[in-house]
Amino acid sequence: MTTTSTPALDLPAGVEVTGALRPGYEQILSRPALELVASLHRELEPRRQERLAARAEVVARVAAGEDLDLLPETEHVRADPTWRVAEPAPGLQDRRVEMTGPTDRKMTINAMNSGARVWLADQEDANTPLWENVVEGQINLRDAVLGTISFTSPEGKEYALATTDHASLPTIVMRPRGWHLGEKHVTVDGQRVAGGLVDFALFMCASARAQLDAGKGPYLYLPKMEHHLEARLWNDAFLLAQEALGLPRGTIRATCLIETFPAAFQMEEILWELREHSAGLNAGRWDYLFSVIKTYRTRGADFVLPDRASVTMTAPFMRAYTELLVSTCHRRGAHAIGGMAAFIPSADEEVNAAAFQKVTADKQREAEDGFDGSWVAHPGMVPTCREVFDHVLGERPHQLDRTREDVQVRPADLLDVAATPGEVTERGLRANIEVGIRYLSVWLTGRGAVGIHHLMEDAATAEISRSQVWQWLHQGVTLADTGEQVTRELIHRLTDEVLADLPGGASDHRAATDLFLQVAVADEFVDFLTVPAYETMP
Ligand SMILES: CC(=O)SCCNC(=O)CCNC(=O)[C@H](O)C(C)(C)COP(=O)(O)OP(=O)(O)OC[C@H]1O[C@@H](n2cnc3c(N)ncnc32)[C@H](O)[C@@H]1OP(=O)(O)O
Ligand SMILES: O=CC(=O)O
Ligand SMILES: [Mg+2]
Repeated sequence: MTTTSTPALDLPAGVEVTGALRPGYEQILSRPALELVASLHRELEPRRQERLAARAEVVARVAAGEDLDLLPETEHVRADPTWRVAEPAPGLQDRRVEMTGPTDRKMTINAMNSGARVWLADQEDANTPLWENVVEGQINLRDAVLGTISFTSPEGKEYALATTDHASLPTIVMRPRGWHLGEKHVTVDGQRVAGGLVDFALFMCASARAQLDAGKGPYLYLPKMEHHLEARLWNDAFLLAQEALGLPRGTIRATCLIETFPAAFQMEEILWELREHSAGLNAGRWDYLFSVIKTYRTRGADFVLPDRASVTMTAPFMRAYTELLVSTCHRRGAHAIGGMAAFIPSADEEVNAAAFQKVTADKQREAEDGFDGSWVAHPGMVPTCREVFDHVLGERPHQLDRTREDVQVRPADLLDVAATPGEVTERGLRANIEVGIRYLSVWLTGRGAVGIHHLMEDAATAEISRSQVWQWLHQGVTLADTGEQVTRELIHRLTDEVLADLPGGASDHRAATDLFLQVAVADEFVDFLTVPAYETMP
């Protein structure tokens, strides 16, 4: 019989780790990693708190009638045509297909074998930040880079890397948690540490050297930023980590998601702040929609979006956002990466054909607009995305030379939400309730992404669902198909009906339903669904 003992950690002064420890955790929660966590926290936490408070001020100004706009104080950054971001780093030149997904052991191996050029290894939208996911995700990334990763499923299926030749494996780009999330199992001087800084420090200490030895580097996707000074905070984290680990400046590279409404007005500034570490921008469409709703939630009918299913990338305000992103990136020598078409393959051939058609059309539009690559949520979608980008790029690794001088997007175009076609219907309300509850049920078990009705659902898409319900309720929207007004009573009635149709019924979804209703019908808007959800977890 083998015995396993709880490992001991070598803790620096002021650092506490309260999460359960399993064998192997001590290699990730190493002394240098925890020292880096402590330095990052002590150096950056006051500014993180300032930035979080500043987000609320923006929402308050919008509620008072002020619109988002370009910042006058950074006019000099936008007006200077001469600056460029760093040259693309090794492993990040050709990004025509990027797979995204959670970092559990099986999916890590599947992602590495998917044929994508890049794998976004996700600690954000596709992950529940359960302590085990946080630490074991980093073990899996390290083992993937070292080529030692393997897994046997409960059914006995064996998983291993198809090759250890890193040139033909996807480049790993880790997405840490956004600035809003804390990590309750790690404290420094008695304070909870930012979850993103924990993810970053653990990744840097466990995997950066191995990534460099593999001919690539420590690369990140940065989520959910709302201001260019949040990008400066990350840049300062990079400088500190590079210094601490003896890595040359510019070794770390980061692609920033432009996935909040305020950030769309600061694309140039975000590139500028990270310019020596930048690997471009990504159009994170789902969180973007969530942020549009969130930021303008009280501003009346002009900012009420129709049913989630009818808001597509061809809506004028979404076109403005993606066109601006490509032109901004290419003017500064940065990659522009497209977003997630949420369709995932299904066993139903008819559904499948429609899904592949929609994904193809979405990727075609992006490639023709000038994007250098795009995201897929499922290995089965990799060939579709690759074929579309192969057609446009051919042998070229990217299309940075397409500077899109024709694009003229004004702030008013980004704000033109009212021109979105579609209606708010009872079907849409019911769908939002179902997705919100079903997603949260899965999230609470430790899985941050799930397929529902042939669509990938993750934290970003669930945020849209619950914030639409909140906005429709608080704006007293009348449903186009039934003529009923959205009220708390109606939401409760539809919730009961939805639960009655779900396998397991209300009793299997009680915690998720409570959470969903807490964020969907509360008087005050809760900034992030995952914050109260995280507090319910061990
Ligand atoms: C808004 C945004 O931020 S988008 C980015 C964040 N969201 C994501 O990354 C979601 C990524 N996608 C996923 O997690 C998954 O595709 C899901 C949860 C939606 C569906 O997963 P499943 O229910 O396992 O789908 P399905 O049964 O079709 O999977 C078939 C196989 O592909 C694998 N697979 C599916 N998606 C992925 C993925 N993204 N990464 C790695 N492997 C995957 C499954 O593990 C499964 O492997 P197996 O045959 O060895 O068991
Ligand atoms: O992270 C991506 C998004 O669409 O949200
Ligand atoms: Mg997102």
